[in-house]
Amino acid sequence: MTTTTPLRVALAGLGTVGGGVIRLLDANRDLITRRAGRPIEIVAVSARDRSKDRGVDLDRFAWIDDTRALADHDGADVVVELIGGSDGPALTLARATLAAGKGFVTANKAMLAHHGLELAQAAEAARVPLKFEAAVAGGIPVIKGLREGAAANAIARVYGILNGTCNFILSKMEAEGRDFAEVLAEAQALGYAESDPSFDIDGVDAAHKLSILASIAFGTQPAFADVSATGVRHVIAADIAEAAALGYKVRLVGVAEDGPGGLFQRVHPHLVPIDHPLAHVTGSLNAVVAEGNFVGRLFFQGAGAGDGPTASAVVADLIDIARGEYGAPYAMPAAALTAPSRADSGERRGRAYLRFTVQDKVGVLAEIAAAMRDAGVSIESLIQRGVTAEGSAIVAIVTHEAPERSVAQALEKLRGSQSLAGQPMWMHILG
Ligand SMILES: NC(=O)c1ccc[n+]([C@@H]2O[C@H](COP(=O)([O-])OP(=O)(O)OC[C@H]3O[C@@H](n4cnc5c(N)ncnc54)[C@H](O)[C@@H]3O)[C@@H](O)[C@H]2O)c1
Ligand SMILES: N[C@@H](CCO)C(=O)O
Ligand code: NA
Repeated sequence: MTTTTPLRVALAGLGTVGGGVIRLLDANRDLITRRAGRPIEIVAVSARDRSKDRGVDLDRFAWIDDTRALADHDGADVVVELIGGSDGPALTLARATLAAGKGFVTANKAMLAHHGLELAQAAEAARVPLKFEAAVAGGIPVIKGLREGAAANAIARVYGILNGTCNFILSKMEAEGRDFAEVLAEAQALGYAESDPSFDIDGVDAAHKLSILASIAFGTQPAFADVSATGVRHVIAADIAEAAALGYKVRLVGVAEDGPGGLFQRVHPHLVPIDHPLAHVTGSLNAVVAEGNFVGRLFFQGAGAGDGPTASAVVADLIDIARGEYGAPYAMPAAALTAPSRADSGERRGRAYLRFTVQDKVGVLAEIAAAMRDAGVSIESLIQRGVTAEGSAIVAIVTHEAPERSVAQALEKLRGSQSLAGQPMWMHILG
């Protein structure tokens, strides 16, 4: 049944995502009213610069200069925060909104990674919704999928491609042999990148998202500080070419596992076998794989960034709230989430890709092979290629399965070697 009492929304942040939310609510107004059972109406907005042309008519909304005041805006039932930043005005607004007994919707994974537990406790205490579908993997309904759809399962592992900017960069480098910096500028122009793009390229944004996913998948308190994160800054065109020659694609993958040794969370560039579904995720797409003990392998894929897909997730949360369909923000009440212990990655076994830029001189390969042998790491395949004008060459190695501690020992032994030019690259092979 459709009622005429609207869900009244105050919107903070009118950038890529905020603009997308206004456009989506305009374009799909009737459909959303029928689905939600009542209209969803923006009543007030706030952003840094009132005069900026955003291509949408803002005159129909109340303009509030002080973003914090949206929390107490009499006309609003729910606040949507699309400003960004883990602390500062976004966190002030979140705390004030929940304290005022209003629902809160956000796309802000940085804030949730740092303060998600506190905010969930505040929302539960006030019995109001806190929803964040847009914060993880943009438009993909992966929070809903894990929190609701897979709620009956024990999940042992969740992993995926969680940053659209990095995936866009890697797949452009792969398809077009383009330069890193040039492709990053394109991703920024398309609205995919964070305001500080080092969060994207250094793996921090994916780590924020992974910590949220792990919490939902495993019923553990968010533990962002325990995510080890490396980004794509040091991936070079030769890595992508050698990976292809060996039958792999390079992808930035976040992996979380809940095992007897504790909670393991890592974001790192991986070699993904060409026949794995993640190898076919290109551009700004994201994908998440979750392994449930009854459902089996779930694979979610879709647009991970951009105005339309992210707005789709924000408005889906608003529709749930308008319908009165929401529960604890995570997959269980905040008080039931357990405090995880951090697993030791040195104990993990896996295959590794190692790339060395070497001086092309007698004995280099023997030195690398000896370091591997002494650490007990056996070589599966090795390619040496391309002597440059400076006389250096690329040596790319794939190892047999070995403990990560042993691979680290081999690299430690080679540290400072006169035969190597620059730092070796270590990528894990997704198994
Ligand atoms: N862009 C994407 O594809 C995407 C996808 C998923 C999640 N997100 C998240 O959504 C949020 C917004 O991202 P975006 O890409 O739309 O950012 P953006 O930079 O395009 O927009 C940010 C908006 O916040 C406003 N703002 C900044 N500081 C403010 C302040 N102190 N007070 C009031 N307003 C302020 C700006 O004026 C602007 O309107 C971030 O948390 C981001 O991580 C973005
Ligand atoms: N900067 C993020 C936006 C989506 O969260 C990305 O590139 O994935
Ligand atoms: Na999502």
